[in-house]
Amino acid sequence: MGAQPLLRAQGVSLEYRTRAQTVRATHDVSFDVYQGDRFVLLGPSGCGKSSLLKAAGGFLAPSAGSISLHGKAVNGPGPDRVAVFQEFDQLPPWKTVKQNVMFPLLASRRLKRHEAEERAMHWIAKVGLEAFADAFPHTLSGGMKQRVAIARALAMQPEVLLMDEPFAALDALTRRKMQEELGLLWEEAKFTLLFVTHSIEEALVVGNRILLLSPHPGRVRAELNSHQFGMHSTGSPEFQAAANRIHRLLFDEEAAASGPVAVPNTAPVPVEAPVAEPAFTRRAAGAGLPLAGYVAIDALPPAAYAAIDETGRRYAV
Ligand SMILES: Nc1ncnc2c1ncn2[C@@H]1O[C@H](COP(=O)(O)OP(=O)(O)OP(=O)(O)O)[C@@H](O)[C@H]1O
Repeated sequence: MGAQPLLRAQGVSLEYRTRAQTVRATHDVSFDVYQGDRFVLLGPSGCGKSSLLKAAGGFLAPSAGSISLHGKAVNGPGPDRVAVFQEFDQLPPWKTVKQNVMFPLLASRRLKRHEAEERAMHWIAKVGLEAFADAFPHTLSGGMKQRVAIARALAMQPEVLLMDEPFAALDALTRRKMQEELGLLWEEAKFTLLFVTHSIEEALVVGNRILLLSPHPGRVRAELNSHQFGMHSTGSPEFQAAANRIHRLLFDEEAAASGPVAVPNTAPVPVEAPVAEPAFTRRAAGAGLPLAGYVAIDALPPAAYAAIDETGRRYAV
């Protein structure tokens, strides 16, 4: 018998309802994330990648379909799903690096203070910031702040680490370095990652499996294995060929018109292999649910320190 998926999205449609209109973000999206996967959601701006991540985090309820973790429906946020965002302001500025990393461990009552401190220092060292444990976020570079956010997330030992374009606001060199470091951390800790990007190259470098989404509203275009690629392969002809193929699948009108295509989830399939039979069926859209006006940013118990409203504006609480 094959392994059971850790996180499963089945026919997920997501909508935002305002008084004036209903915006459909995704339509009938299905995917399975297995333990230890580095699963990437890739697609053009506005195709609903962040919305899918929010739904996996339990911050946005599907209007149709379902998301489950270990076979149980995701009904809200929880410390088993921790998120890292693109924005550098995700760290409370009044807390030091160490206090930032300790905070969710204490807030979720997972560990006693001295255990939390030990755990925090372990992950701070893993991301190379030992010397900055007592520094405040405003004294750190963008890359360093993202490292703190990653240490804070991994210290929670989540079932799934959710990352929403975590390196998109960094300069190109730092971005590459961070992609490499994330790969090294994964080699060590083998966490399960759900990663959002609109960069084809980043998807190939970071992911072992990639779900391609069509433009707004996002539908599944294809699913590809990309485990054979990494930092080492970025200049290779195979990497370039895979990137070109993904580009065609995402943006070629003719390919898009032929409907969703997929390869089986479990068997490793070379990126250049022919695509197997369609595995995603369209379903009639269900009734929409209103967007919660106010959602916690972090996968922590309610009243965590940051929140976001429908317009994407963030608040400290
Ligand atoms: N809070 C919201 N209220 C209303 N519509 C929203 C809201 N958030 C997102 N949308 C809409 O849902 C669609 C999907 O947005 P989403 O941010 O999930 O896409 P994305 O693929 O992550 O885009 P990007 O790569 O630009 O971040 C877009 O049309 C967007 O305008």
